[in-house]
Amino acid sequence: MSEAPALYLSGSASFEDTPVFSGLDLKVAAGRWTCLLGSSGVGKSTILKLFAGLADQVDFKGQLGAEGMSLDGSVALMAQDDLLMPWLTALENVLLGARLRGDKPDTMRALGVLERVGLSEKAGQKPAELSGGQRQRVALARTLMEDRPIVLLDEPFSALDAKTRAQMQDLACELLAGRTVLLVTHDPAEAARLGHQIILMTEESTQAITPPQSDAPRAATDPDVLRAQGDMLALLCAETPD
Ligand SMILES: Nc1ncnc2c1ncn2[C@@H]1O[C@H](COP(=O)(O)OP(=O)(O)OP(=O)(O)O)[C@@H](O)[C@H]1O
Repeated sequence: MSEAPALYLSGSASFEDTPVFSGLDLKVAAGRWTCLLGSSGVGKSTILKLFAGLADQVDFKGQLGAEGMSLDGSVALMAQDDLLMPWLTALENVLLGARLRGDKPDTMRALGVLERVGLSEKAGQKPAELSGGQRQRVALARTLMEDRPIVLLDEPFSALDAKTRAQMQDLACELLAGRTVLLVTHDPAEAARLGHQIILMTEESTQAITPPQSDAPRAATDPDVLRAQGDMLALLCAETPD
């Protein structure tokens, strides 16, 4: 894997004539986990799509890129919708990237990743035969299969039960160590466990939240994690009053 780069995005985006964000200035640290929080509709998924080159309908004015590296071929995106192919098995979905690129599929590695996400026994099942959380784990496995320096995760653990969520957070943290990860989440506890950099996005600006200083993934009961989680929740509630 090439060395993971810092990312930058500054400018404004709109859908046709409807503004999504303007005057945004976002910097994502190299080789670290950056967690992006903010109320619904503020433009978080749009930012990930812009970095992934999948925002054809977005009118973006500004600058975005990776320091010293082209974004082309450097990015793996796990979208909010799991985007699994319904006619393929879990294993075939995990191997989809290789298949689309015309590469030789590494079935043993894919089976290993499926085992790590706890789905060995579901490798031959189609998405319709899986629960929402299991589908999300297949999508995570597919993202982990792509050996990219930049990994964009859009609410990857949202459909998981609490125990599986903690396990998948730990696994992603281990397997994506050293990559530049931009994680969109609505969960302050998740950001406090995983983030080296935490950014709260509002319609007007971005605000950096001081993350706990210990190594990630952090224990959910760590007092610094609980403090950071509380600070974020207070800011998010202040941002979106009833
Ligand atoms: N294809 C589209 N066409 C028109 N408007 C869109 C389209 N996709 C998103 N939008 C609008 O752009 C804005 C930002 O959407 P985006 O999905 O980036 O927000 P978000 O912060 O990720 O929201 P959430 O937390 O609910 O996922 C929203 O107002 C949304 O309605």
